[in-house]
Amino acid sequence: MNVHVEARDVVKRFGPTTALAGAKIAITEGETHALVGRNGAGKSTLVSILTGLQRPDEGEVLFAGQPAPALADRDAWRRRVACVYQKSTIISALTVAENLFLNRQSEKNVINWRALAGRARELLDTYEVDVDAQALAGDLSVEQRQLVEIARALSFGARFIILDEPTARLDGPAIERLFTRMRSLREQGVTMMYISHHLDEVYEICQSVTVFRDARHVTTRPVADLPHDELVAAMTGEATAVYEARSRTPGESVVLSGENLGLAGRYSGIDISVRSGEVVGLAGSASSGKVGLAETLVGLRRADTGTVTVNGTKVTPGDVPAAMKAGLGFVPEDRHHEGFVPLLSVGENATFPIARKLGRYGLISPSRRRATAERMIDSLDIKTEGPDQPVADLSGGNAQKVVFARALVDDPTVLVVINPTAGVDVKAKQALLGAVEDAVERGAGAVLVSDELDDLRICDRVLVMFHGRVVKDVPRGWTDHELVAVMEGMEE
Ligand SMILES: Nc1ncnc2c1ncn2[C@@H]1O[C@H](COP(=O)(O)OP(=O)(O)OP(=O)(O)O)[C@@H](O)[C@H]1O
Repeated sequence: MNVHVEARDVVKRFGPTTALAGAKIAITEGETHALVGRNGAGKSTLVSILTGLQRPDEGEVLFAGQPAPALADRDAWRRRVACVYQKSTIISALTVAENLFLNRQSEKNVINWRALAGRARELLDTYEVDVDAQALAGDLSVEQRQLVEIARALSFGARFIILDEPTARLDGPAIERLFTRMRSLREQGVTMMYISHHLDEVYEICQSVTVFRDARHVTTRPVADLPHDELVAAMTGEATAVYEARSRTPGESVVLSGENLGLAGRYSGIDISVRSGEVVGLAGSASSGKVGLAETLVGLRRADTGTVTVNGTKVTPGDVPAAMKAGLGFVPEDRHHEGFVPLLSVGENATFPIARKLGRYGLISPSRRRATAERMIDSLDIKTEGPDQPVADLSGGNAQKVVFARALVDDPTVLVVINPTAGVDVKAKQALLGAVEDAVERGAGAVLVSDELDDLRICDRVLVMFHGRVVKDVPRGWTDHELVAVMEGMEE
């Protein structure tokens, strides 16, 4: 069988960090090939090299046995490869049609908008994408944006598509639809590289898998020949046991409550109360309102009705600092906007909430700040050169751990975490879930919003939301099937 895409002996350095140290991958024509590895293993760096965004320091990239085009020849790259990133590259302020033909309008100098809309509709029809060509891209769902990106890639003639954590922001039914589409692309001969921290997805959709560890290639195998525990061992370099959720008895005092909360178009009539020593899960599909509710509890959104009480203090609606002052720590869904300041260091980001506590008169002692940051780096296993490195230089999963560190650093009495394990590797996931359980054992109360059933297993009870209402309060001991049925509105 022909090798469609190959990277050989690739070395890529960023200052003192070696992101790829002689790494390689060979992807057979027409297969869906997974690339997996721990956070910081070098996956995104390889993607940037395979898409011509960065030049390797050493090594080469080949498409169908031919050397890759020059970096400046963007059109040649677009004809060979496209990448659907977790964070969309679609421009929100433009229409779908404009996004599809961005950079191509110059074909005849003058832009004929009517013709462009017609061609966009044709293109969307060809690739069976049910989206209005005239719609503003900003109004599309995450799923629709991905479909537009895939159609755009194929329309350039690319027969190789990289999907970089495409399911990170999709709910269960949307993931199934994406997989159906991937299967049909494969039947049409499209070659795909699939990056995910969800190993069950790798087994479901891929034929082969390549594992990177510490910037190097470890193994490439057909997925059918590689048992799950061996795959995890290849990624981590050691045998890793499955995470066991701990049992505990929640206390009596209520540390977080929301009464009669309502927000037009998102949720209504919500009463929620979380006790000290208790983890309450929030589950539901993308339209359930669970994220909006959690964002209201932390003050990122202002509800139309109702009140939020943190640790006995009725907090001003929509006021994050007030909620934090009352003892709240949180991990937001959109870590890029609300989670960290990219140009500040790991240490500054991680210790931000305690800045006011670390020194007298609001002055921060650099050595204490550093020591706290180093402790966080160590306990959450953050791969970084040290507390002074800007978060912008970290891999996606390691940046997520910094956001998590910030939520925990102040010993909060209330923790609200939204999809805290999104983008983190299988071993780091365990460290993060363990950190939530540790905080709860110290007496905190936690709200855990997650699309991951495995995360929700640490909850003492799970509130399932459907169309903006809590439809069921499910105690520990549920099966996947039971919880999914309630989430999809099939059972109350
Ligand atoms: N622009 C950069 N400057 C400095 N270091 C960088 C830069 N880009 C990546 N790195 C470093 O290179 C290493 C590999 O990062 P990369 O993003 O490729 O990892 P990854 O496998 O994609 O991780 P994740 O699963 O967390 O997304 C990391 O140690 C990262 O900090």
